[in-house]
Amino acid sequence: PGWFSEISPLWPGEAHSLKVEKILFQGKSDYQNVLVFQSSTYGKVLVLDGVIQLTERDECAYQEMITHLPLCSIPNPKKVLVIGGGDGGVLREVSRHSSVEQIDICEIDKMVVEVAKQFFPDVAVGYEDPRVNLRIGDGVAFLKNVPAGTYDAVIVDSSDPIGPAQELFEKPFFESIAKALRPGGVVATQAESIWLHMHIIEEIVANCRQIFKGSVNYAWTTVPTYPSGMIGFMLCSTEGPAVDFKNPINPIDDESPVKTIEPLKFYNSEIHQASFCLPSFAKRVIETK
Ligand SMILES: NCCCN[C@H]1CC[C@H](NCCCN)CC1
Repeated sequence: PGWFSEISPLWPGEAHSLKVEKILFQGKSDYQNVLVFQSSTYGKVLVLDGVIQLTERDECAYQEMITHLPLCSIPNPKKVLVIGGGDGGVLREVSRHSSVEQIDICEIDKMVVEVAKQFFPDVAVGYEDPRVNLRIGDGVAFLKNVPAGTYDAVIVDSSDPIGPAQELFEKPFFESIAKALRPGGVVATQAESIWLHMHIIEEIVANCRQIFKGSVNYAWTTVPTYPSGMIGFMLCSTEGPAVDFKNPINPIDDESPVKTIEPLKFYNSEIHQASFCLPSFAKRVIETK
């Protein structure tokens, strides 16, 4: 019955719209407004505080890339931490890596988990993996209690720096991630759009270069239903065994104990390598002189 338009001060003067067939859920959690609707051409859509988080049709591009860019860059990841990602999509992708023994996830908003399980079963299927441990809480506080060197990989699947995820873009949080990672450990974070947020990205890159003494790279993927049609990721590693994010060394065996997950729809080793190629206006800012 009409159109949903994603209007936000984070992307002034533009708005992506999706045709709405039916509103399926509307609620207010302790942290944000939660909306689920059936769209005409992108399947079901999850919206938090008016911002599109995922659609059934294109979520694969984001979940697969934010997960496999880091995990395919190190040999035998065993312990993985997901901050955010309450919809379960990143968990589904981590579960494809048979070397992984422990998947911890810290999501602040339990309504996101419940809504994902109810309306997005093919995304929330990640919770069925027996290696998953869910903690409902603030990722900033969670990381403060993690012993140094615990994780091989951390994935920060956050919303945008307005609202609950604000602190996940700040320096102290990145420092707590570096401490929680083993030497040569890797982190992937949601890092906005080069078309919309070059200034935010510039600041994030500067912070990452100070904190992560291994590699610091920016990669990107196309997500039609995110503003500007793309989203980027910071890929960083701590000092220790060198990590070359641009050349995947750890192929996905694409099997998961969760028998019902579908084969990869987006990620492959060529698009892994291609995702680090940047247009000149972004290269100038992101890559050291
Ligand atoms: N697991 C899927 C969660 C996706 N996280 C974010 C949702 C908000 C979205 N805004 C894009 C704003 C323009 N860069 C970025 C990804």
